[in-house]
Amino acid sequence: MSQPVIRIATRKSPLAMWQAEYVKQRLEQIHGDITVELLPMSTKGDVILDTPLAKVGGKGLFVKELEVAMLEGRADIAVHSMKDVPVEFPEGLGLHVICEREDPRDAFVSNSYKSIDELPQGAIVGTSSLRRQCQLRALRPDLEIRDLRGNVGTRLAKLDNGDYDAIILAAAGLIRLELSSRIASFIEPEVSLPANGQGAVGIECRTDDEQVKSLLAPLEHQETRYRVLAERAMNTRLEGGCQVPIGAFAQIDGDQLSLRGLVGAPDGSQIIADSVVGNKQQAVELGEELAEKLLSQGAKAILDAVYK
Ligand SMILES: NCc1[nH]cc(CCC(=O)O)c1CC(=O)O
Repeated sequence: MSQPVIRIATRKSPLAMWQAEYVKQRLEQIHGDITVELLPMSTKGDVILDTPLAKVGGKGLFVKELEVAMLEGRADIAVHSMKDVPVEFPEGLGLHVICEREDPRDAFVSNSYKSIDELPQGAIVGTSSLRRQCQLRALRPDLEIRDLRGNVGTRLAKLDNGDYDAIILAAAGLIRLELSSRIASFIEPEVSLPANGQGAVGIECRTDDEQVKSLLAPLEHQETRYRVLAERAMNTRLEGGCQVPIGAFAQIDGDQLSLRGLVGAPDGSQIIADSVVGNKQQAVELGEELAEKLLSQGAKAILDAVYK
């Protein structure tokens, strides 16, 4: 039989390329006799990176072209940051593997200050995430939050340019790009909850492609899957889209999964936070249960106001 070939459709951003390269290397390590090729593509989302995403249709823009390539048989898999993966998949495609999670925390990045606590009154912090903004504002109402877009390198360049006193990024992206020396400090989940799925990479492929699915299977990481399933289930039940003031973070201890979640007003004036604990086998149910708890405490009104 001929040697199997897997073609990875990927965006061209450095982080996307790193993640595709990571999956390529792992596949080659595990299956000596395999050829893995990268198919870098430009997506609509990359072309309009400077437009506020909420206005142009959201993160789905980054995956559409990759999905079309898989459906047309030009590529076999796509590698995604789990926090950017929409809830629904096109017919014929599914997220079949979740890899081991990198550090899920947010990182505080600054050339002048070591932590949020050290920031002087009225300091300017860059982030375009409503989740980061609302938790930061609740903690430090004096800070001025300014929009910050672009890929990781662009964001760091804007900080270095003096546009901000500090910026907040996902630690995982910096670590993967060997930029962890830029992390002034990690923001603990107790201070600011990460986004659902942050730090985890998932692999999408054709649902009926049994050969590819069995080649991918060894990359699956059970514990990460339970955690991300719980976090995503919470978001799904809250009908959280991609640009939402929602944080979710699951941890596992033995068979026990604990999940914390919050919904906040973007200006930080209101934050609803709660948690649930249960068996990890019930990850999805736990996520839904936590969403119900948050909804019963008023999360719906906050989210409706954001989507309006
Ligand atoms: N929204 C963009 C995005 N998608 C995934 C990551 C980082 C890596 C990850 O969370 O796995 C980032 C950058 C950031 O938020 O700083």
